Formats: sequence, structure tokens, C-alpha cells
Amino acid sequence: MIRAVGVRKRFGRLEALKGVDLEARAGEVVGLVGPNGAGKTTTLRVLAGLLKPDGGYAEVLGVRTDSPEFQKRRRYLAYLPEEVLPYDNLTGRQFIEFIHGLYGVDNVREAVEISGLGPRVDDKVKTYSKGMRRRLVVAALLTVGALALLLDEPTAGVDVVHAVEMRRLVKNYAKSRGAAVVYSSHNMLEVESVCDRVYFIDKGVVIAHGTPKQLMELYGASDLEEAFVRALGSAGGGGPAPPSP
Ligand SMILES: Nc1ncnc2c1ncn2[C@@H]1O[C@H](COP(=O)(O)OP(=O)(O)OP(=O)(O)O)[C@@H](O)[C@H]1O
Repeated sequence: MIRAVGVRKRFGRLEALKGVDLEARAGEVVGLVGPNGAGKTTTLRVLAGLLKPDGGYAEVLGVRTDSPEFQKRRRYLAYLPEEVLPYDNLTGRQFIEFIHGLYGVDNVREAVEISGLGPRVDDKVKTYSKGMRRRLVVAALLTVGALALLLDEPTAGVDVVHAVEMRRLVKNYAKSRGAAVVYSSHNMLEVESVCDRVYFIDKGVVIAHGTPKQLMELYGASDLEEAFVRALGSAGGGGPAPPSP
């Protein structure tokens, strides 16, 4: 449902992606994990059709992002960028209405509910904390009927209680709607709990992928964080081949 095939992307002399292969199937949440500058956001932007790859291609809901049909599928694609600044002078509710208007849906009540903002949803966005803004945007995007979701650090700045709830919502959403989700995060506990499969990426290369359990076994680690650190170490020194998903 979401695929990157041999995706290469260059920014001037920097090769940010060196042939990334990745797949998220229907109903699956796939984690994208890597150090700063590894290429996670670049991968997500290519998958969202916002960046044109220099090599390889991206496919969303059965069509390539460089094909004319992709524009029609956009309606079913939701992309949460790393930094979203919801229009400051709108209220939270007006922001949801705006996003839903773009998608031609009206699920404002549901979005308000899952945002957990309570009465603050009628305050202006400029009065929100970073985490509240994040919750607002994620709630707006989880209620537009998307079948492919690209979430770049959705819980960044969100408190523990709301982050737990947000993970549950994303996981349930993928399962109940059969939506494919690519989820980037620096929080390994989060990735372990929300993702069916995980891709470790470093310096523009996928260095390993598999279920959290497979990755832990492969690297003889007791948790995903340890597996990730070991994967980075062995990638530098020609590490083991990634397991099959
Ligand atoms: N528009 C751009 N122009 C030039 N270089 C860029 C651009 N966007 C990204 N890069 C570079 O490409 C590389 C990958 O960046 P990217 O933002 O994809 O990393 P990331 O894995 O999302 O990092 P982080 O965890 O810090 O968000 C980095 O070296 C970055 O500096």
C-alpha cells in the first residue's frame, strides 16, 4: 500500500537516500527509526509525493507518486510533517474544519473528541502548547478517512498520557480501517509498542528491518533500543544481513 523502491535522493553533494526499499501493507504500522539526519523525513516526503526522487520510485495505494493518477489518490493520503504550525489565529475546531474541508469530509466531532483538547478546542491555536498542537493535527488527520498515513514523529512534545492514547488510536486506526501507516519516531518504547515491523535507517540506507522481536533476536538484544544501537555499530563494520519481514 505504501512502498519505496530503490529510492535515491540527493541534496547538492549530499546523498540523503541511497536506495531505500520499504513497504507498509494494509493494516500495518511500520516504524522508521534512525539517528538525526539518517533520512527519515526525506523518505516520508518522497512517499508523500512532495519530493521527487533522483532514482527509484514511491508507490502509494497502488499508484506511483509520479503518475497522474496519484493526484486522485491524494484524497486517501494523510501526511503529518515533522513540524506543522496550525494556523495560529484559527481555533482548534476551525483548524479541524479547515483540514476536513480540504478532504471533503465532516468528522469534526470525532476529531475534537480524540484530540482530547476538551473546551480548549475553541481557543486559538496560538495559545496551545507544542503537545496540544500535535494532538490537534494528529486528531484532524486521523479523521479524514485516509488509507495511507505518513506520520513524522507524531508524539513529539506530547505528554506521556496523551502519547499512550495517540499510539492506541493510530494502531486501532490501521487495524480497523486496513490503513497502511509509516511512523517515524526516536522513542524506541513507542516504536516497540505501536509498530508491527520496523526499518532501521542510517546514512540514507536501510540497515535492518523486521518485527521488533526479529530485530531483537537478530542482534541478541533485550529491547529494541539495544538492537538499534547494535545495528548501527554493525552497519558501520559490515553487519549482519537484515532479516526477512
Ligand atoms: N532541503 C534540504 N536541503 C539540503 N539538505 C537536506 C534537505 N533536507 C534534508 N537534508 C539533509 O538530508 C539528510 C537527511 O535529512 P532528514 O531530515 O531526512 O533526516 P531525519 O532522519 O529525518 O533526521 P531527524 O531525526 O534529525 O529529523 C540530512 O543530512 C539533512 O541535512
